Amino acid sequence: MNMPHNAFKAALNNRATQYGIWAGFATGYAAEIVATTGYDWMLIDGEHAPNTVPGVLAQLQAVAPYSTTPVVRAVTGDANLIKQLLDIGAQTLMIPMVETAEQAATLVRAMRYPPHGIRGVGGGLTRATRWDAVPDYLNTAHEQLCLIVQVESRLGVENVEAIAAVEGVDAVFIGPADLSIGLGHAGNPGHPEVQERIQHAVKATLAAGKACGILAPNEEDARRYQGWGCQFIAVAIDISLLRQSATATLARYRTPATEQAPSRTY
Ligand SMILES: O=C(O)C(=O)C[C@H](O)[C@@H](O)CO
Repeated sequence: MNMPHNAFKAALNNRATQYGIWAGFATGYAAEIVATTGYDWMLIDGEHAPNTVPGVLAQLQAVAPYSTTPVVRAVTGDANLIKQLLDIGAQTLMIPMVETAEQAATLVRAMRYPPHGIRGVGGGLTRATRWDAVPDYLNTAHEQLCLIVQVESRLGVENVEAIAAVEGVDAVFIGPADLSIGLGHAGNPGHPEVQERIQHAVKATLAAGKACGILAPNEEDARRYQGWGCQFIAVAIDISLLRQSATATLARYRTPATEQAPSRTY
């Protein structure tokens, strides 16, 4: 069989905007529901959702029949975890809190086989190779693998030109929540200083010829970031959608006086 095509990576290269959704329920069943809704990509969050490697595998299998491309966020950039995630068939990885070009280059090496990197060979044991059904996986895997590094700290933004320029980094994803708290503006990604740093990171990433993405569940934010050049934007978080919808539904039956304000989206 052919190597599975990474439609997300191909779309980034085509410079078309990709709308994504954060998937935080950590089950294949919920991930499959999300995948039926038509987003271009979905983020299976191994950083802040209670995901294990077998749990991520179940979600990859659940969403495989759909056009929504899974992006897996690892909890760290540990090379052994990256190896496991690639072996279960994740093709696009997002790694949080990348702050230097050296860190980014180490991640690239973790994604590649020798002599270009340090990835170990799982061969016929792995879903990545479809248990050896994909011919020449070792020499061609890199063509369909996609590395997204998250820039979400003061230092990361200071180094973003160098990070984005690393060969093998396909895209930079800005984390507004971590960036804003790191800059001393907890819970306020709209603060002018945070916005200036975000715009700087977007410009630097695009200048390096790489794609830039961001999380923006608020529509006004999403459209502004799109205008700045972000090509992949997570415009929704499944957990927030459920909670907002459940809260609003109940509110229609309660007296207004007993209502609480809707929760923040992130
Ligand atoms: O800093 C950010 O913003 C992110 O990295 C995304 C958050 O981790 C996300 O989980 C908030 O809901």
